[in-house]
Order: sequence, then structure tokens, then C-alpha cells
Amino acid sequence: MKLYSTNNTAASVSFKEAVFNSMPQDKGLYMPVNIPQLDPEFISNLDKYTLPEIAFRVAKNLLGDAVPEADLKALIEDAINFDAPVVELEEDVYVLELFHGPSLAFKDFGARFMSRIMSYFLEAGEKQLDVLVATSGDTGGAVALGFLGVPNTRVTILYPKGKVSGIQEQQLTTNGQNIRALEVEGTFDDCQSLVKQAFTDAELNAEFRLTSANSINIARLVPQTFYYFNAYAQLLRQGKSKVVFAVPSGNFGNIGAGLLAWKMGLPIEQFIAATNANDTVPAFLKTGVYEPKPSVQTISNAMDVGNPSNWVRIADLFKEDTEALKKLIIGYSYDDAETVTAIEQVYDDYQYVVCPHTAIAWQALKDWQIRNSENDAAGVFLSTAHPCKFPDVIPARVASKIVVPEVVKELEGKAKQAVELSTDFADFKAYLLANK
Ligand SMILES: N[C@@H](CCOP(=O)(O)O)C(=O)O
Repeated sequence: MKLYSTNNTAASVSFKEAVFNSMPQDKGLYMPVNIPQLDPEFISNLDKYTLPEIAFRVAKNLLGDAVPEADLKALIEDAINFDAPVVELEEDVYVLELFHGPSLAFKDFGARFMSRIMSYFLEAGEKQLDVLVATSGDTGGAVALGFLGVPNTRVTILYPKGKVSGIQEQQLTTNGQNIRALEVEGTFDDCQSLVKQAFTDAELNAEFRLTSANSINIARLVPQTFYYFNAYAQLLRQGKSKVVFAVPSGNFGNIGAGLLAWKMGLPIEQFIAATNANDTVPAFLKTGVYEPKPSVQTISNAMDVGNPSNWVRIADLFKEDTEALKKLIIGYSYDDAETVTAIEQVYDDYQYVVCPHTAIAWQALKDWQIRNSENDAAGVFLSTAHPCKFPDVIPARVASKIVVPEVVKELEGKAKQAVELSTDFADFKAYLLANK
């Protein structure tokens, strides 16, 4: 597998280099030079395969010989050791539950695969890997658990103070060992820009071996393609072969992975990019003007991203063909009041509790289906996090129905360990240098 930079298509690095560099020095993002099509026979017979089998075939198709087959198989079986069921709620409305991993969010796919691939590539005696990660809520917890105790790695999580849920904060800040948390007096975008600046800082790069666990790292996107194929496999088992995916979207890594799956030949008819008030992409899809704005705080906090990192990858996939992009991806955005209404509606219609991000995707799917009533594709909305992570923003009558998993109960009483930080890069740099 070779990858280029979205800012320089002539550059070419190996998968291992792309994983460790995270992003090219020219500030673009890595993209595969080739996105090989999977055998159509395999795709039309996906229903015969298990999730680990599908994941292996998809990963092998993308990575080529970057990891020997037996090692790749073992790595996937270890990383993706939880399910991603598609549940039918009504005719042609399905939820893809992506919250059955240890941090109860879809980020477990990316974080667990990434920690294992990095650990696999790290050689004995090499310098410690310093993993930097910015989070608006869910990435941080998944990365913390994915890397906890992984030898020769240290994770530094930056999160916006007061803008993540109580359980998300506990997941980020109570781990100790090789995981540390920085509580930034700013937004997710501030956290993300501190991390990105660190990657281009000569002094920090000389001192540390820096890498990122955000979806700017291609190792996060590869495993996120698996569940699109696996969802299709489940639909095939129910006699459905046409599909539309509604994807809760913040940093656009999730939908970016779906588009990679589509490029590999998965017959997805439509992507619905569902956002909260941070509607940079839906606004672009309507007006043609791409105008990142500072993020605003919402109750679907993990999607509070004003300048989505992965949009450059998506634009790159379509090169100059904006019309094709706009045809395949439709954008919808909702404010907090609409989000709460959607949570209540989902509960009233199906006695099913969703998190605020998932509610937005459901609403977008329903709105799309109303406008496209002649289309008989199965509509699948992605459930990106377990609702128990957001008890305070879900109306009490619905929240009272949530069954809280054991892993959350275990967080109770654990002490928060976090260092407060300003949004000034000089402070972040000083912290890193003083805490080697
Ligand atoms: N939604 C994210 C924000 C970071 O996005 P990522 O996909 O680049 O890690 C979060 O929950 O932290």
C-alpha cells in the first residue's frame, strides 16, 4: 500500500510510514494511491461471511502486503472482538449499533485496530511512541482504552473543558499508567489545532516520536470501513441489496470510511451526512461555499467540530467532480431542540433509546426518506455511541429506560487526573517538554 498527501500527489509513503507520521509535513492528509475494487462476487456473497472474515478481506485489499496475512488476521481478531449488529426498527429503517466495544462508541473500531497496528510495527529498542489525540468526547475514551498498558507508548488526550459528558470525562481521565489527559480552556477545534501544530514543530519532533490517534491517521479509517461491509452483509441476509447510510458527522472520519468502502465497490446508493449546528459540510453541499467556522457547543458534543479534518480526504476522492460528490452525499443539520425531539420520537415509535448523535442521524434518514419516498433502499442510521454516555441531555422519561453497562458502573469513584491548559501552543509545548 502506498499513500500520497492530499497536498502533494507526487509524494509516496508506505502504510507503516503513514501510520507513524499521521499527517504529512505539508499539512495534507494521507490517501491511498490505489483503492482496489473488491471482487464483486465477494460483495454479492457478503452474507456468507463473519465480521472478522469480512474485516480481513477488506483490510487485505487495502493494505496489500503491508502486514503478512497471518499477522493481519490475528490482529483483526484481537482488535474487533465485539459485534456491530443491524437492528430493524420498522420497514426500511435499521440502526447499525456501533457501541458494543469497551468505550461504548464506534471509535473502538479505529482505536483498537490502531493501537495494535502501531504496537505491531514498533520494533524492540525503538524510541517511545507519543500518541497525541484531540477529542470532543468519544475518541479520547476509545484511544485511552485501546492503548492502556501498550508497551513503549504514551497517550496525551486533549479535551475541551466543560464540553464533554460526565462519563466521557471519566473514561478520559481515570486511566493513569501510560494515559494522561489535558483539559483545555477552549473548544475541540482548539484541541485539534494544538495537536496539528505539534506535528509541524521542529523542536517537539526532535524530542519526541509523535503520532496521532485522531481520524487524520489513516489507520483509523481502514477499520471503520469494516462495519459498512458487515452491515451490508446483514442486510443481504434479510433480502435487501439497496442501502442508504445516514452517518452522524463531526470530523467526517466515519463517513470518510464509508466512502472508502463505496470506492472499494460496496453498492451504497446514498450517504446522508447528519450534523448538529456545526453545519460546515451541509452548508457547503447546499451553497457550494466551504467555510469552516468556530465550533459551537451542542448536546451532541462529539460532533462539535467546525472545521472537519477529513473533508479534504472526501474532496480528494472526488477530485474536481463536485457534482458527483453532491449527488452521493446529502447533508442535513439539526439544532439541540430538534435533537431532543428526535430522541423522544425514536423512543415513542420503537421503545428504543438513542444518544443525541444517533438521534440526528435517524432524523436525517427519516427526512431523506420523506423526500425520496419512491426509493425502496434500506435506510441504515449509524448509532455511534451508547446512550448511557449522555444521561443529562436525554429527557428523563427516556433516560430512565437506559440499561447501564457494567463498564460504566466500574468508573464510579475513580479519581479524575487531568491538567488544565490554555489554548496557547506555547503552553502545550512547554507542558510536553517539562513532562517527558
Ligand atoms: N468526534 C470526535 C472528534 C475527533 O474526531 P476523530 O474522529 O478525528 O477522532 C470525538 O468524539 O472526539
